[in-house]
Amino acid sequence: MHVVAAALIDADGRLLLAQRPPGKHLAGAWEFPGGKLEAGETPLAALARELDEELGVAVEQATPLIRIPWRYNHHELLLDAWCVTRWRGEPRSLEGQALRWQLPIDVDQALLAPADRPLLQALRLPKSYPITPADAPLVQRDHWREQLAAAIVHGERLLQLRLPLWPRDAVRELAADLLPLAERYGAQLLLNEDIDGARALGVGVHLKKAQLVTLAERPLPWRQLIAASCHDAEELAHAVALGADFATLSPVATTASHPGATPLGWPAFHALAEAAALPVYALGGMGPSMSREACAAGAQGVAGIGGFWPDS
Ligand SMILES: Nc1nc2c([nH]c(=O)n2[C@@H]2O[C@H](COP(=O)(O)OP(=O)(O)OP(=O)(O)O)[C@@H](O)[C@H]2O)c(=O)[nH]1
Repeated sequence: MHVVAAALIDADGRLLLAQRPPGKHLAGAWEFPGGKLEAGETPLAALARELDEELGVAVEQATPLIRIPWRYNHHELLLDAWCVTRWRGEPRSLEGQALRWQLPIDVDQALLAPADRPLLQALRLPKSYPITPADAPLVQRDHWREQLAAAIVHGERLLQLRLPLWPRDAVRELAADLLPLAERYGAQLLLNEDIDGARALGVGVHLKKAQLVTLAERPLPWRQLIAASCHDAEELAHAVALGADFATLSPVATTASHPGATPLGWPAFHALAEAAALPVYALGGMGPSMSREACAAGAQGVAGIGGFWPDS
């Protein structure tokens, strides 16, 4: 079943949610306006029809957000989500559904239809995900504190602290030092691998491939991000089963940090990202200026080390 869903975003960045009426599948859950494609209809035509029928608005501008394959108990669907940023008319409830406008950051994902949680993350997550270089020595502690702070001030909103040469406590200390700035700018920090540290600090964690397969459930509450390093369809499926918020998929191209690895290339990346039920960042040989190319291949954005830091 192919279902189109619209993230209507107003000038203040708020998102329109609708409540599924009693008697329907997932009654009471909040969702994105939309519905099933009719025979012979294109996704955009279905989107225009559904928004006219449900809300009385005419779509003027829609861009692809993310496609989520999902399996409920009795049926499977492809949830094909679009960002609708221009429309004519004032959205109103034409089918008795409750409506509300909320900033994506304020939406309680526990109240959403389960397949909509990755859509919400796709709206919340930025286009770029810088990662600290694995060979940074502890003596460069001050330098990396400055680099991370400058990146946050310059607009980065999602940053991974991956410093395997440092003692865990030094990485935790660095994260703790940066937290007030990160909170002021609405940026999220993720520790690499260190679930206990992330839990103690209230930040996110980026799981290594080896950790991913040993975990049976989400190790942190919903408000703390969980990311996973993935390289194939099986690892992506595992990340989804675990309830990870997003994944990195690598290596897309050849990269200095993993010279022996065979690159996926964009076509394979695209196929894997689209089949995965979560936002996926392209990693490996990426630069910050490649996010358009990555998004065209179904990515949430680009992740990387070289070129992502103010001093590099
Ligand atoms: N419209 C919509 N459907 C969603 C969302 N998330 C989600 O899991 N679904 C599921 O996708 C399917 C779409 O069904 P629908 O009832 O909205 O479709 P429709 O408007 O064509 O309704 P109808 O069956 O009354 O004709 C349902 O199984 C619904 O639970 C969402 O955000 N929007």
